[in-house]
Amino acid sequence: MTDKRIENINVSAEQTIITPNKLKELYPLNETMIDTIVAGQQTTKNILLGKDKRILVVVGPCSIHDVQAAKEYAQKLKRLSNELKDSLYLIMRVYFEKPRTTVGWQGLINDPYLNNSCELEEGLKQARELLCFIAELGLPVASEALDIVTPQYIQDLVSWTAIGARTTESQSHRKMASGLSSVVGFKNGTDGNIDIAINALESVASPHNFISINPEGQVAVVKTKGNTNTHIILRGGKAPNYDVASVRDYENKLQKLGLPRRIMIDCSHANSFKKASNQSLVLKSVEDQLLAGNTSIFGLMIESNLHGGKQKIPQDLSSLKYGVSVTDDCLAWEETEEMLKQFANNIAPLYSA
Ligand SMILES: O=C[C@H](O)[C@H](O)COP(=O)(O)O
Ligand SMILES: C=C(OP(=O)(O)O)C(=O)O
Repeated sequence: MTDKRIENINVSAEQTIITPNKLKELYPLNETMIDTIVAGQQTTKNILLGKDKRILVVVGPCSIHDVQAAKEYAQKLKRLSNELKDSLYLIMRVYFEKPRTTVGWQGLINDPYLNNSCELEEGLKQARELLCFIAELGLPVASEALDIVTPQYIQDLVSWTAIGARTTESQSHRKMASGLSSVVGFKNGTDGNIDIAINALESVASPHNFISINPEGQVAVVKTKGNTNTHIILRGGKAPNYDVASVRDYENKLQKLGLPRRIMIDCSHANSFKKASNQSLVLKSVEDQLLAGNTSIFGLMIESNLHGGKQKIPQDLSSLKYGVSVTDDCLAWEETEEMLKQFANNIAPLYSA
C-alpha cells in the first residue's frame, strides 16, 4: 500500500517546553543584575559611538560546556576588568550556541549533558542560571544569537551580541537582530566576504516583521523598530583580514556607504588560523594600528579558557578535562591575563592626555 503521509515524515518527536516567562520566574533578575546589564548595554553603545574611548574586549571561552568552570572564569575576568578599566572594557564571551561547519556538538543549550541527549529545557535553565550568576558579579556578557527563538529566554541578560560568519547573510537572523536591545556585531563570511556583513548593517537598521514566540510562549508576529547600534567584525576568511591594508579597505567601504567607520577585530578564528597562540600576533597588529592613530578599531574578540588548548568530547565524560575548550583552541587564563595587561599597558599613552 502507498504511504500517503505528507507531513512530519522526517520528524521523530516533538515536545513542548517551559515558556520564556516561566524560565524568568525560575531565574529572576534582581537590582544588581539589572544595573550590570544596563551599564553593559550602555557602555558598549558608548564605545561603539566613540563617546567612550576605551577598547571593548569580548573575551572568554569559545563555548560554555561546564557552568562551574564558566563561573570560575567569570570571577577571574571580573578582577582583571577592574584592574584594566582605564583603557579596556572587558565583557565575557558566554556562548551557548555553536554554529557548525557540518555536524558536531551545538552548545550547552542544545545539549547540556554533551551526550546527544539534547535536553534543551535543561540547557536553557543552565544558561539562564549562569547568566544570572555573572550579572550578579557585575560582569557584562557577550553571546552569539544563533537560534532565533532562544533570545526570548536569555537576551535580557546579554549586553553585546554577535551574529556569526555562517548566519550573517541570513534574513531571519538580520530580522531578529533588528529587534535586539544590545549592540550587535556581524562577522564577515567564512570565505572572507565582508559585503554580507555590511549589507547586514543596512538590513537590521530597518524595521521588520517576523513570526516568533512571545514571552508566554505563544506564536506571535514580532514587529521591530530596527537596530542602528551595529558594526562589522573581521574574523578572517580564506586569509586573515586584520592587517592595515584590509582595515583601510573596509573603512573606505563603510564610508562610501555613509556608515560609521567602526570595526571589531576577532583575534581568533581565521585570523589566528584557529591556533590560539596566534591571537597575540593579531593583538600586536591592532596595538600598532591604534598607536599609529587608527580610530575605527573599537573592539576585539579573544578566545580564552581556564586552561589552554582544546579537547574532543570523550565517550566517557569522566575523562573530560576541567576548564579546557570542547570547541576551538583557547588561550589559558594566565596567557590571557598577561596578554591583556601588556596590551593595556602599551596603549596607555592613548589615555593619558
Ligand atoms: O567558533 C567555533 C567554531 O569555529 C565554529 O563553531 C565552527 O566549528 P566547526 O568548523 O568545528 O564546526
Ligand atoms: C563561531 C564563531 O565565530 P565565526 O562565526 O566567526 O566562525 C564564534 O565566535 O564562536
